Amino acid sequence: MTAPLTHIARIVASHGRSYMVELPDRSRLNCSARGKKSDFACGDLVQIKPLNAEQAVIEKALPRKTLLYRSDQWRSKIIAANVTQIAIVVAPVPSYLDELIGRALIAAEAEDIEPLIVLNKCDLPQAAAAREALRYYEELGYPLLALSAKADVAPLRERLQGHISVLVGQSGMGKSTLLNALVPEANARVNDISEALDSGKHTTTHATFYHLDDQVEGAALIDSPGLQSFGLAHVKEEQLPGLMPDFRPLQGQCRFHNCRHRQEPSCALKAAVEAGTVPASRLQLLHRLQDELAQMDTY
Ligand SMILES: Nc1nc2c(ncn2[C@@H]2O[C@H](COP(=O)(O)OP(=O)(O)OP(=O)(O)O)[C@@H](O)[C@H]2O)c(=O)[nH]1
Ligand SMILES: [Zn+2]
Repeated sequence: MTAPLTHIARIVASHGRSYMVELPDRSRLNCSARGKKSDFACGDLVQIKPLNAEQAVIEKALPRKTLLYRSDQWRSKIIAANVTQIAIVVAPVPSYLDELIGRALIAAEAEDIEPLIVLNKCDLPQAAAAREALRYYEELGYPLLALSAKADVAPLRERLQGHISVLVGQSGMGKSTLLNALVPEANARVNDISEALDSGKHTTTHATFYHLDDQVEGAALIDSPGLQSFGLAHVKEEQLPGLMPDFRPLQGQCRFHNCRHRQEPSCALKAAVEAGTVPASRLQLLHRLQDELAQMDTY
């Protein structure tokens, strides 16, 4: 008896427990996961066993480079696999939440994904002030790209080369405008895929993988409404300062090795804030994330 044929394919769309995969020749198959398991994500490379010309079963995922979780952390739902770049989209109007940039940067550091801060709507007069406010992140070494999605997305397109990227950002920052300019068929494709995978049912999580290599070498994008921001379920509290470049050099310099950087005497992080070298908002972000991670442990 010959062994059943298996293939390696990429998950290019996920809707709940239904998946669409793409073979190296870019032909596509609908897939389900074996049994009750559904711990696969858009972007995963998977081993599949075809059942017929249109359908296959996912046997297992190959090792992942990176993994992003949705933002309601304790459910730990995975959304995107093998992402190599996170483009954090902000705009001067409506005003963005600085905390979301901080969170996204920490998530990127935790997964070893390259972050890129994209300041959109630079055609607006308020852009200069936003740019100034973002200087702190640039000084920490994070790249910033200023553009106007309405005028020209070419500067972002160039930065996608060789990456599987995701765009994250609050509502109103211009993510859809950017995505539609980068992938003109995106709207139509989402509807087609929803029909194929979902037969009209309402689903809460879906994600889609778009090739952009007809425009930029080796570029792809994953889009999902669950990726407005994402969770840090897999990070340990003690790791947090090491994921913040302004606090990283201060690790191990507090008097107590288990310092939580709050009321403890001789805390190096608090001293940096008091000296004005690190903004108080960065320590507040660290405290909030510590609290969230501690709360998750009790679930
Ligand atoms: N002036 C200006 N407006 C822009 C630009 N890009 C997007 N907008 C506008 O900003 C608003 C929000 O853009 P969207 O692309 O819908 O934003 P989004 O981030 O996808 O937001 P949601 O759809 O709510 O998730 C729209 O009115 C866009 O026309 C830009 O470069 N300049
Ligand atoms: Zn401390």
